[in-house]
Amino acid sequence: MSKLVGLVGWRGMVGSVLMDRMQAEGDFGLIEPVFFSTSNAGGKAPAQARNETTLKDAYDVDALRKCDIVITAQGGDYTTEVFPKLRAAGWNGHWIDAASTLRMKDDAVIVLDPVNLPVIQKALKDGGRNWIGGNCTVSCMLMGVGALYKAGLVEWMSTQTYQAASGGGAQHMRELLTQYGTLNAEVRSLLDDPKSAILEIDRKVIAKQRALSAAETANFGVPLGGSLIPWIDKDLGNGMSKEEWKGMAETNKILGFGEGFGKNSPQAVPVDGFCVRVGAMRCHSQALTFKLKKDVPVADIEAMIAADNAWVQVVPNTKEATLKDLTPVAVTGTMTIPVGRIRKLAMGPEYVGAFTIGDQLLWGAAEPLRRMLRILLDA
Ligand SMILES: NC(=O)C1=CN([C@@H]2O[C@H](COP(=O)(O)OP(=O)(O)OC[C@H]3O[C@@H](n4cnc5c(N)ncnc54)[C@H](OP(=O)(O)O)[C@@H]3O)[C@@H](O)[C@H]2O)C=CC1
Ligand SMILES: N[C@@H](CC(=O)OP(=O)(O)O)C(=O)O
Repeated sequence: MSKLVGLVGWRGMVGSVLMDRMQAEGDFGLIEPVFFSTSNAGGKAPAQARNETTLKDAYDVDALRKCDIVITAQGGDYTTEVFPKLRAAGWNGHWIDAASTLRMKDDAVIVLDPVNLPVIQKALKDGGRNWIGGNCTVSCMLMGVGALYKAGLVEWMSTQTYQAASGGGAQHMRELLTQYGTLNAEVRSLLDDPKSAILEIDRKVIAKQRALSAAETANFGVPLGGSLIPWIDKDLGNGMSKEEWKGMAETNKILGFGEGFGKNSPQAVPVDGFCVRVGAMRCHSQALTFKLKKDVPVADIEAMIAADNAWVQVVPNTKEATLKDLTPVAVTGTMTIPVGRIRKLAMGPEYVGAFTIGDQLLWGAAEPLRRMLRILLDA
């Protein structure tokens, strides 16, 4: 009999990408889906529904308890409110979640199976029930360069990120585009005149950016169109943003590195850097600096990365290939994780640079969840 799978958050931005991927991969044919809503219980379930065609109340613990598996992209507040009640009610099913709330709990695994299938399989054998998608930046990075970690080559890594508006949610994407539109409108007549002075255009743009209304910066807090924001997520009070903290914490947890994974596990790898919001739509990009434990030829590094999984693509370190394949515009909406600009750095033969990009709604959010569902269905 098909497993009863409750879907929560399916109509949000992450949820919609998840639904599309589940549809494309035929996942709905393998499950008995039950759709939940926090706002429209009793409404009509989407077309993928079979036997249960009305929406259930996503806060109804008794309805959720009937599910073998719950998969949620509803958000952290929902998880915080509902998950403890569901477990307290004795529910022993599998919880698959896009939100960060439970990620660092001891009984939760951060799922990214092309990178950490052994960690997932061990947890499954040990009775694991909580499967949480990783931070989008970390997941996309590990899909690209996980091979170097698996080979035990990384002494430390520094990341400089260029994160898209979508990481903040749908409203942030709209706000970015609104700002671009406002700025364009401000100087359109000057742009139409090829003889107009560029410094006049520049003066008008900066004046408009500084004068954007509170409504036009309600989500980001400051203009992002034509600017950038070198702070993402909470201020941890020690000079670090929470997004930067996740880089080291989640990378090592995904890989099963560090003392918490037993005496024989590899030591945690230091990961640190700066996370920056830029005016891209939904692809997170990252410039990476590695200190490797030894001098490895670039060709060997490229071969290792290329062989790691079916989605990674090594982009030759030429201007032509970089412009063609290593931009957010090239990657958006695809499952491909390009890794390019791979080269030795001036600091010495163990220092290697690389640049990688991932669609943060696909590998960064939805895809690891649906793949975890398939692992559970196959178990
Ligand atoms: N955005 C991102 O990049 C990432 C997000 N996440 C996690 O996923 C969670 C959900 O994120 P995201 O999908 O961006 O959030 P959304 O705001 O797009 O969706 C969340 C929920 O809002 C409700 N909602 C209210 N109005 C609308 C509307 N007009 N259209 C669609 N849904 C609406 C829906 O719940 P209902 O149907 O019950 O009313 C929906 O499930 C985040 O809180 C985070 O925990 C994880 C990784 C990346
Ligand atoms: N923090 C990410 C998006 C996100 O949802 O991350 P997390 O799942 O770690 O909260 C960004 O803003 O780009």
